[in-house]
Amino acid sequence: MILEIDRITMKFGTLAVLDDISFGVKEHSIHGVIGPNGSGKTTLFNVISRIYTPSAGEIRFAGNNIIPLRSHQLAKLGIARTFQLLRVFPSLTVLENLMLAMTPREKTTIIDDFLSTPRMNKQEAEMREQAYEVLKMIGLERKANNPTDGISVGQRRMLQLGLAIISKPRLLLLDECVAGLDPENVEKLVRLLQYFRNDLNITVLMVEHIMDVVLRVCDRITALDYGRLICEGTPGEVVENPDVIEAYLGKA
Ligand SMILES: Nc1ncnc2c1ncn2[C@@H]1O[C@H](COP(=O)(O)OP(=O)(O)OP(=O)(O)O)[C@@H](O)[C@H]1O
Repeated sequence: MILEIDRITMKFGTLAVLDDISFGVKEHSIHGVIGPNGSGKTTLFNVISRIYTPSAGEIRFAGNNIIPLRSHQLAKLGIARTFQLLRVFPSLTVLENLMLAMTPREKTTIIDDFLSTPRMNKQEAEMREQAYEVLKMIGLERKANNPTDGISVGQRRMLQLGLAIISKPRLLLLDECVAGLDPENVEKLVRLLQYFRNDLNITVLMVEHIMDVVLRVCDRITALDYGRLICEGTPGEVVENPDVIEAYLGKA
């Protein structure tokens, strides 16, 4: 298991929004967390991405407890996440934003920057090439030189994924990335997530409201209701689970 959620409880005041949750995410899999409104999905995402500190429990990534870490330290370990709002510089181009999200492999100094030395130029060319590869992958090659504020909702979502994987993470955390997409972009997203898993060996944990996408793309699914884990299994097992059916139908 690359990620182990071990007896996580999160209380706001006396209310346990997550109640003793445990499950594991297998390396090179797509794992979904589902649940009706208010079941605790976003809270769980915020605990894993180290925005909230849980009241009890441990989360281990590759065997190491990440609870003592802060959100910004996760990237160095190889954990990337998406944000509900696209965090970019709107007036910069799509390509420039991708290049900004990369960590330069070699250190350059301010003198290199200022004088545009061969070392600086070589590094920039490599970064540009890498950004183009990601643009191809997310289908935005033709938008490379467009200002980011001019691209469509679906394209922004793809860019969000591109920004998250450009640092080559081992684990990608996705927070409700399907909502608001038209059917064509949903298909693109599904193919992209499969590509991440199959070709880039990225493990994906997706917290998602939209059930049919999760059922199609996930290897395993964890279902929450009122902050409790009610079912863990394959998509086939989850759709047939009486507690899951009750949780969804009861609130329909
Ligand atoms: N900061 C907070 N303080 C108090 N209660 C909170 C806080 N954040 C969330 N909650 C409560 O925790 C419960 C779970 O909320 P959460 O947003 O995690 O659910 P969710 O499954 O993501 O719902 P949705 O699908 O609607 O996004 C809700 O009852 C919510 O009101």
